[in-house]
Amino acid sequence: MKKEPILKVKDLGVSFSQYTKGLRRRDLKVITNLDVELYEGEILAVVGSSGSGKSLLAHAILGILPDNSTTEGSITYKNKELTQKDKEKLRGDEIVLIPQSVNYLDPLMQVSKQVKISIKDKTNADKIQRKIFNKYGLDKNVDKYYPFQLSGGMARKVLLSTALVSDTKVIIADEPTPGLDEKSLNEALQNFRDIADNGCAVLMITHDIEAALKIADKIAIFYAGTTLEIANVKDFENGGENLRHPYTKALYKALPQNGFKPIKGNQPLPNELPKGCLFCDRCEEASDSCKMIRPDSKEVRNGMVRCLYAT
Ligand SMILES: Nc1ncnc2c1ncn2[C@@H]1O[C@H](COP(=O)(O)OP(=O)(O)OP(=O)(O)O)[C@@H](O)[C@H]1O
Ligand code: NI
Repeated sequence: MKKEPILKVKDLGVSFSQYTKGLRRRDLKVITNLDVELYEGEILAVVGSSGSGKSLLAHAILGILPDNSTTEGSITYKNKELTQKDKEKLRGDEIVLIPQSVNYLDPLMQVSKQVKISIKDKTNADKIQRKIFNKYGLDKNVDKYYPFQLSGGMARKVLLSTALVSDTKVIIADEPTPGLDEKSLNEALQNFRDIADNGCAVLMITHDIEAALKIADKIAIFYAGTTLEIANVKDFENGGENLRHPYTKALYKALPQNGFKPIKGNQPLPNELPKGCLFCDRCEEASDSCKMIRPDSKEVRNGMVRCLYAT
């Protein structure tokens, strides 16, 4: 029997209504037909360049998009389509966000307290909080610090600690590792792996494909607000010959160990999307059809891809 996803995002669309000149309003669609699935015990890494829609996906799942946005599609958790109310109930409890910005810390609360709020086992909360701080090299003095007293790296570690001590079903980590030294980075990655191995589903958003390849099970490749491919980590072995989309293959070749070959051109802006495939103007294999037809997602070799020619 096929395993059921714990969380499923299907055909997600996100638009913002904006005022342009004077009082004229326009809708800017920034996410289109975006699909991802999370499974218990698995880490899905979401990679994609700046502006590809990674954070908005996280915010849509948690129900924290701004008021001037509208969404389409569905987000299903444990086989139930979530309403805004459901999302608010699950947030911070069964679904936890590690935000991209450290400004999400409460400026008026000592950091050890902020971590302890997330610990269900209240009798051992002090011990558990100290243990995780120790792991990240935050000494006892730090317990009493307020967020303004932390360096960027320390604030990251506090945010990570908050999520990692919680007894949650789904962790959504939005760029959890920038600014961390090598040792803390590896600790953090290992923690995500341990948490997943204990049955939690983890969605890890990152610019760092190499970090993703170290610990993830699957990689979702975002581009201009949609998912171009969902690959298994092992598809990145053997010269990447099992990868399905020309963009993923190009990303693979851009990795340092594979020759650093850059991809020419830029990701299109939301208001300048091509009619056909979103990657067509940078794709070396694009045909006339690619310029006309936006490819639907299809299942190929146990993964997902949007390309007319993927086999
Ligand atoms: N409140 C908003 N109003 C209008 N457009 C927005 C808003 N928030 C995000 N966008 C646009 O939506 C797109 C996706 O943004 P998002 O923050 O999800 O990107 P990202 O992949 O997380 O990028 P980064 O790697 O820089 O964090 C971008 O083009 C961004 O400019
Ligand atoms: Ni982001």
